[in-house]
Amino acid sequence: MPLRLEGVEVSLGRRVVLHPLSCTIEAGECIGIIGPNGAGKSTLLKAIAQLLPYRGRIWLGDEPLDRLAPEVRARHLSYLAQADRVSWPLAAYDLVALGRRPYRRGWQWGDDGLSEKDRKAIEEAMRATDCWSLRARSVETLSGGERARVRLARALAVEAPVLLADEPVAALDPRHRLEVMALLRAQTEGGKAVIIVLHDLSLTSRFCDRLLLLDRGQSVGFGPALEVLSPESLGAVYGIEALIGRYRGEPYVLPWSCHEMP
Ligand SMILES: Nc1ncnc2c1ncn2[C@@H]1O[C@H](COP(=O)(O)OP(=O)(O)OP(=O)(O)O)[C@@H](O)[C@H]1O
Repeated sequence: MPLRLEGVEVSLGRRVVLHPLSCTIEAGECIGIIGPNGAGKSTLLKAIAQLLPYRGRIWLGDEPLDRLAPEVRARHLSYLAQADRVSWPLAAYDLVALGRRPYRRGWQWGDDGLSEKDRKAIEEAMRATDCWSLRARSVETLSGGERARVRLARALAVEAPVLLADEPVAALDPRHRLEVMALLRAQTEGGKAVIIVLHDLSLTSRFCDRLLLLDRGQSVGFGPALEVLSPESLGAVYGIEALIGRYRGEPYVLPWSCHEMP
């Protein structure tokens, strides 16, 4: 189902932190949201996830998202937050199982409430993110990267048609970064829309179909990576120069030097 944003605008306190934004994200597309610190990337993702009040309208297919019943919305949107705080000793498996909460009907004491389908989705998500071997470990005892993979597994276990991920690879080593980006991209093959907030310009350029470049709450580019990330836009938005090219046919953007501050 396509996701359509129509004049989406967010104010926090007295400030407009996201100016009216309209765009359509097709089913089966992987979109990278990029931009400097404070540009409004997480704000936009939270607005799509219905976690912030916004003006305008967001449509999933023919339905305005804010009109969907919460339990229906929870099955349609999966959101992986940027924050990485886990404050209680929960087994990794149980954290991932929370991703199946939107499907649960009843619950009785002593019953984990998981169906066979739930267990399959949990195991698949944990194996795909290379954390099945961590399933019995308390999430408090995991390293930052291990915990990030468990949290991503929770988001994948929802099996929602729209997956929103805020900096899903920030804590990961290079190999796991590549694996997780390939995994997120692979989600689109079944028709999911995947929207990822990322700072790594090479990973976004390579794995996302289109990039949305935000600067001070405004959209300043939306399209294929090498159209959006030109030497001019990198200079104007980030104040940097970068090596831009293709390797084995795929784009990369490697930040290289900072412009002199005026
Ligand atoms: N509760 C709030 N009240 C007022 N301003 C806020 C609030 N939350 C965020 N902001 C401001 O909104 C702007 C956008 O924040 P947001 O977190 O969306 O940026 P971002 O692009 O995700 O940044 P980063 O790359 O640093 O994570 C920032 O200037 C931030 O200071």
